[in-house]
Amino acid sequence: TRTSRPQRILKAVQRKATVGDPQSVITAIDHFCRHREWAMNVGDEKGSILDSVVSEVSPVTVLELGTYCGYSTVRIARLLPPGACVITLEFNPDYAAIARQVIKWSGLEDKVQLVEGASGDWIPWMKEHFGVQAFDLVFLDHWKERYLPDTKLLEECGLIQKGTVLLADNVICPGTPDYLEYVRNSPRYNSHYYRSHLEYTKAEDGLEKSVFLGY
Ligand SMILES: Nc1ncnc2c1ncn2CCCCCNC(=O)c1cc(-c2ccc(F)cc2)cc(O)c1O
Ligand SMILES: [Mg+2]
Repeated sequence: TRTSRPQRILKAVQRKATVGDPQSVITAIDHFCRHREWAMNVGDEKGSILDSVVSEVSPVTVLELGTYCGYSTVRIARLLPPGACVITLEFNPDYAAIARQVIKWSGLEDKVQLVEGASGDWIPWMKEHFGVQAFDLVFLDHWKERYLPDTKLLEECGLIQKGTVLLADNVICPGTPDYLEYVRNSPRYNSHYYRSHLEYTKAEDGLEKSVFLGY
């Protein structure tokens, strides 16, 4: 059978990017997805906003929900200081297999823990299994209807503490209305919308940054 889109993205990385050079991996994926085949990476425009938030927060522990091919995992990990790491959860085993190879090609495997499974199943085990106290930054980019329930689950598990930053992709397209309503109306979050575009298109989309203010 034909190769899958993630397999074609990995091929583009292996053809065009330099091993150990994260920026070349990012550039190769963006070029492929802009000129060959669209894919649901956060992309270069929203990716620059992601970069600025990561740099501003300079997190020690990051949680990413939804790895896909590892594009945003590489964007985040390349900005982390030694000793910091990103735990990324991916539900789809085929996506996870490709992401592992993309992350390895970028040379950032020491800063990344890729976990296969559903966010709702894994979040309650994070403290015990990874020795995480709380996350400094959470990047939400998985099933859009899971953003709100998983945020509430993270709160209940004590994985979100005063100062934790939530950054959510696709709050306009495909859209996460219940999540937006929650973080924008809750007295416990300070929210800001970064207007941008759906990756590789002219359609509106954006990132919502929400800082937890504590109880
Ligand atoms: N750990 C976990 N737990 C639960 N679900 C999990 C998971 N890990 C993965 N998944 C399963 C998520 C599957 C991918 C989620 N992302 C998306 O669905 C997504 C879709 C678009 C899109 C926009 C316009 C269109 F016309 C079409 C598609 C753009 C994006 O930037 C997107 O991130
Ligand atoms: Mg997305």
